[in-house]
Amino acid sequence: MQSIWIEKSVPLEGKVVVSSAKNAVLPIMAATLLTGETCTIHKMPRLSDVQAMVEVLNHLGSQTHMKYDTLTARCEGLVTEEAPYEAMRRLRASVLVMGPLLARFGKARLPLPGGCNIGVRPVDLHLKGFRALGAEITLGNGYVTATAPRLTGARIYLDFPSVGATENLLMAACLAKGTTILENAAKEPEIMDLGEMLMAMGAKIKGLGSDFLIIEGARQLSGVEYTPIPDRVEAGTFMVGAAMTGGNVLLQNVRCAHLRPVLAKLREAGATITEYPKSLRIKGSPKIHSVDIKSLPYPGFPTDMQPQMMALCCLGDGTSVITETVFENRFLHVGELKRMGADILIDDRSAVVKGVSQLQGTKVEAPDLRAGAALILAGLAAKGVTQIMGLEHIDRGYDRLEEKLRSLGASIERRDA
Ligand SMILES: CC(=O)N[C@H]1[C@@H](OP(=O)(O)OP(=O)(O)OC[C@H]2O[C@@H](n3ccc(=O)[nH]c3=O)[C@H](O)[C@@H]2O)O[C@H](CO)[C@@H](O)[C@@H]1O
Ligand SMILES: C=C(OP(=O)(O)O)C(=O)O
Repeated sequence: MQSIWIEKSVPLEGKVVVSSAKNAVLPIMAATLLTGETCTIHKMPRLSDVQAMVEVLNHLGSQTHMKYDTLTARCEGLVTEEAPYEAMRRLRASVLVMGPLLARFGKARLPLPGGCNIGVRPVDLHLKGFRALGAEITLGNGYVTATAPRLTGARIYLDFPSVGATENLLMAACLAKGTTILENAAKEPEIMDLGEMLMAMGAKIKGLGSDFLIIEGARQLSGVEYTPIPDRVEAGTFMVGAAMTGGNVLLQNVRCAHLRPVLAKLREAGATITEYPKSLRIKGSPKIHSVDIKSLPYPGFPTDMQPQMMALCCLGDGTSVITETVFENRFLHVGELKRMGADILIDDRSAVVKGVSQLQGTKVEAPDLRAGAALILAGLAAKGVTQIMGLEHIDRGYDRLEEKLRSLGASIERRDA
């Protein structure tokens, strides 16, 4: 078993190139199943979630290859409509193969995704949408089986703007007969990125970036070459690192427009941020102001940045109230941060964080991906040495994190331990 060891950091200084977004890349990989032609995806991040999705695609019948950071995928036909159980459990986003499989091949069978550490994460909205498109869905023995000779366009209102349900239904609607309208759709930038890739494949989509999507189904889609958007959560994580260490970091390959709530909260906390067309510079201030945060669907504050911002607030000059509205159980980092000396009280879906002058290094365990990132950030600012276990979570979503942090001056290494 491996762990990450971190010593209290000097202020982070230098530049970092942000990788492509995990949450854009995974649906884009699923979308390659919508065509029998070759899809080429550039600038792929090195993530265990990407490896798991490659396994899922190959298992289903796609010929998927990675050369350097370019992925090619070609799925001329299905070997099986049943998604592999093991990869499915490792990768929640694998549920996104359901839309493409149903739309192109008329059948899909997937192990129902279980709960994960941050919440139960049901797929009822995905299934309700597929039913509205004419699919017959049965549940049994832990599997969902869906069939449809050909999906038919429909008007679908999402009870909650679910990212995954919007993506799954958007992909399915591209090959459905007639027009589909998605109301109260999620508006995350990664959905827009998926939509742009689908349009480059020949899909007809109107309203991208809004919560009202109109999709005109096509008989078939073509191959595509595509480069996904930069990872706004990775960018945000490095920004918090700079803010917590009083550093000065230039982040390259960022879209500031995707980072509005994070930039606003970091500025409120005292950081100075200069925006450029494809990059930004962040300078931390010696004093961190406590800020309140409420996670919301985009364009609200991203839940995927809530744990990292909580790490920052642990060193604030007052009290922060951090409210998590998207996932019912996304405070698992609280116990670990408290072990490092943080003063945090959970009250239902809010955490009340009283700033302390110093965190202390100790052995902690990452309970999920962004909680792991929060612990790394806390470790950079903490006195002494921090050892972080549970790296399988962190490796799902951060591309060469230690290498990038080391290039900024951090003392961080991975050891067999
Ligand atoms: C691979 C990927 O892109 N993951 C992101 C995606 O996850 P994901 O697509 O799973 O997130 P959703 O937006 O679907 O989930 C948000 C909330 O809706 C609930 N829900 C969702 C679907 C459903 O059918 N029924 C239901 O109740 C979930 O349990 C959760 O409480 O968006 C989340 C919210 O921005 C991010 O934190 C994840 O990083
Ligand atoms: C929750 C996340 O991802 P996933 O939906 O893949 O679990 C995340 O990226 O923080």
